Amino acid sequence: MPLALEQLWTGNPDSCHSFLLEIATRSVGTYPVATWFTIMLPYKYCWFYITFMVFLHYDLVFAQFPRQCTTQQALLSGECCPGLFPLQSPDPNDQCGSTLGRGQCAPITIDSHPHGPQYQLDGQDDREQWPIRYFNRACRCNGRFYGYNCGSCKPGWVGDNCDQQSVAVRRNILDLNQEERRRFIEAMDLAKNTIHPDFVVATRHFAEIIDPVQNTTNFENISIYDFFVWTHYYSVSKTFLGQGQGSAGGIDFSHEGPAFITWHRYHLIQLERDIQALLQNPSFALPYWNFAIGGNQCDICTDDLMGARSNFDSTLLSPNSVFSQWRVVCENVEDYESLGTICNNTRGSPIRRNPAGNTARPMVQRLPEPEDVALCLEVGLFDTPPFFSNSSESFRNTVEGHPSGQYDPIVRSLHNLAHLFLNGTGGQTHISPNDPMFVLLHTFTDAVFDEWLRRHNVDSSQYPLENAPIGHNRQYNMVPFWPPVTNNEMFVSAPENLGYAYEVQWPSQTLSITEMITIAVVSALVLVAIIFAGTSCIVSRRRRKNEAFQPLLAESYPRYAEDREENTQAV
Ligand SMILES: O=C(O)c1cc2cc(O)c(O)cc2[nH]1
Ligand SMILES: [Cu+2]
Repeated sequence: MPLALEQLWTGNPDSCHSFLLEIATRSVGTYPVATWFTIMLPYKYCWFYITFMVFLHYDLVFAQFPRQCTTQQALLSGECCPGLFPLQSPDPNDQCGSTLGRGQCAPITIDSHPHGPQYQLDGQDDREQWPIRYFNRACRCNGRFYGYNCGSCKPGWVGDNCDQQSVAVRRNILDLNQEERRRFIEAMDLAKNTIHPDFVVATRHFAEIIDPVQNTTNFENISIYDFFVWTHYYSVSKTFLGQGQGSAGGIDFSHEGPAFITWHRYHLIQLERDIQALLQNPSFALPYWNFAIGGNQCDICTDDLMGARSNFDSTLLSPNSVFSQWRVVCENVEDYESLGTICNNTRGSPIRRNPAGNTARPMVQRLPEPEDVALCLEVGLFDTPPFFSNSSESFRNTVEGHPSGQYDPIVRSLHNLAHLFLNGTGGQTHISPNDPMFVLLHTFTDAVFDEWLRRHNVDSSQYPLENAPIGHNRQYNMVPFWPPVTNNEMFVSAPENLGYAYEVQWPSQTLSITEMITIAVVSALVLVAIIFAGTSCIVSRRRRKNEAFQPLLAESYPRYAEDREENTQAV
């Protein structure tokens, strides 16, 4: 249990040392010696050391959590178990809807399997073993109840008792009529400009997260859509090594590994559910963009959809599109990586988009082809060692954007190629979701995964249990989602388990070699049988015909033979 930080603020000398003890045990491999040494110092030096340590590096970056869990009380206790009082429960002490039988506060389980060799800084990044560095107790909901306080329903279920099924249908955005297009764009713009009702984001490092002077905590409200952008940024951000030491890569909780599929799946579900709640419409569904159309034209970059190209600046959106008024968050990546600051709700530049405009890189001036999807759907294994961007014969690596077979670091296809084709905000990993095209690009990528699941009928054993890059193991709680949700929970068929389905026509399934051989053999056998049957039919008919004039009759009836002879001569 993370030590209660409250004791520090009460100035209790023992607590400062035990706090450092807590840090020492948590900071495996970071500052154990220095921390242990300082524990021996008189209390009055303790604060200096904590500040010094945090200033030095200790990456205690807070993430995003339910508003009720960002009070001093919650932060101090390590427990995030909000209740349903007063809206859904009459009991002010309710936790997780326990008074209504919806759930209970319980310890969080974390993945303990080894991760791959890509990340070598164990102990330095607080996203490790997510979310145990911040909270080790959260709501565990019963049955079909769901959410950070068990106040909502599992995806696919609605109603006060979560006993009514609801499946949202994700359609090709080009199939939406004008009114449906208008409503979708209006919903996205409303999400961009409505404060998230439940979640806030941290704006300071650990040492300053509680402002003792103002007696407040440093978290900020953020809009529903900007929260969607922020979670993607947080999952790809590098490990801050401390002032003057910059940041280290080799860590990405949502790309270049099996979690690419499951992480982005939950990312979309979270946005779709947030907009369903915003509109009070459980059947609202995110549409998709089939980007596997080849050529160099963005067929949905029109003003009645995702925005045409501006006539004034070919890298900006037309002023006729509402998306031209959107402003980007999380774009100060140099600051984040050098100063150790973190993205907040501050908005900056307009969306930049210049489809097929990257003349320096001809390969990304064309969209993926339909057969790229057809071939991708035929790859037999979900992922293959080393479960990274150089995995071959891996469905996940193929759909993510590295063609199956021999890895070539400069070749891009499918999802990655679609990002780079946008050639602007949508092609930079830390800010790409700022361009709403990101949503449609990823719903299509998710649709391909759902079709692959259906065709290959796999179970979770195909998802790697260990040795995937950090954050990508089967049982890992995906960073930074809350309530904790594992990759494994997203490795299921969407219509039956997650409350949405795709309306899509897939390229006809090309037959496998064995299937073709089988069909050829069977058809040859059928042909032989037909010929044989035909021949024997002809033969037997001839035989019957001949038998009708056989000597047998003549023998038994000699008169008959004479008549026949006479008749023949007469003709
Ligand atoms: O260069 C790539 O392959 C590339 C860029 C990019 C941006 C993005 O937001 C992604 O999610 C993936 C990606 N890949
Ligand atoms: Cu992406």
